[in-house]
Amino acid sequence: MNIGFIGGGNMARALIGGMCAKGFAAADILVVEPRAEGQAALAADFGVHTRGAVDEALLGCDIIVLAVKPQQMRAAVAPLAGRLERQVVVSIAAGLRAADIGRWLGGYTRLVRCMPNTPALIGAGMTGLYADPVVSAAEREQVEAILTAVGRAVWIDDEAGMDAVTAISGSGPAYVFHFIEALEAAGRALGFDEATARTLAIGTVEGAARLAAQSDEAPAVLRERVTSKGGTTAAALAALAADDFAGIIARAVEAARARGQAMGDELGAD
Ligand SMILES: NC(=O)C1=CN([C@@H]2O[C@H](COP(=O)(O)OP(=O)(O)OC[C@H]3O[C@@H](n4cnc5c(N)ncnc54)[C@H](OP(=O)(O)O)[C@@H]3O)[C@@H](O)[C@H]2O)C=CC1
Ligand SMILES: O=C(O)[C@@H]1CCC=N1
Repeated sequence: MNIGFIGGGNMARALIGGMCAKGFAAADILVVEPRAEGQAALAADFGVHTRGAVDEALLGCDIIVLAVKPQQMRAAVAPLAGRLERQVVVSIAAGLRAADIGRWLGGYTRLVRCMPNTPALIGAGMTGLYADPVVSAAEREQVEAILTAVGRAVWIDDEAGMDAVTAISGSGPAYVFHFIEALEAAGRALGFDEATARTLAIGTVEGAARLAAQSDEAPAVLRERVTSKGGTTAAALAALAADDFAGIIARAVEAARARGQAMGDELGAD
């Protein structure tokens, strides 16, 4: 199975890095990336083939992953229009709907939308997938094999759900990094040096996430187990509740979902 990428930026690099670490052959991966420095870095870091533009080798790939920014997509897929026959095209772009990408491709429907996230780089990705109904079960399995090589994957039946996946797990690592930043800053404010504050913050988030992942119990139960009556955690959780922590997260996620939907509306209207 040859895999082509159009766009070799942050997310493509996370996927390719994760794939290579999991045994995908770099020689079977080809990346179209306009910038010479980007091409050189991809070749040096992963050993993949690179190109400056779409060519026959890219068209010869079994799976073509579209990994450009949503605003770049229409121009990026123009060289493919009318030249696809059997390839499965996988878009990782936020917001853009399969029907609009298919129209830009000259009426192509063998399309999968997927929303990965950057922890794919270390094999800990979380991906949502949606396939056009014409995509066969075998083709879905091929695409799923790429994403499960770099983490976990779930299929979404209703394409509108992809904007929700984007808001939860696509953008989600940024929320967690922001939480780590805030916890580190709080540690600094309490007098720790940067290295100590960062170690405490990252170690705590990593340990709690691993415990939540490995436990049969719900996160709420695990939270209660930390919270001694009248103790320190109860004081902290009361402060979070007073500032509507859960509501802040809900509003942030809804802002991301709405932005994905709006991007799909705006860019797809072209
Ligand atoms: N970053 C993330 O966490 C996630 C991103 N995504 C999605 O992944 C996509 C890419 O995002 P991200 O990797 O962050 O963006 P980047 O800007 O890092 O990567 C996009 C790359 O595509 C290149 N490019 C632009 N135009 C073309 C073209 N015509 N042909 C080939 N390559 C082109 C860009 O080059 P140049 O810089 O010169 O423009 C750039 O290197 C987006 O659609 C985003 O919604 C999905 C999940 C998570
Ligand atoms: O911020 C974005 O639009 C992309 C999609 C999900 C993560 N990054």
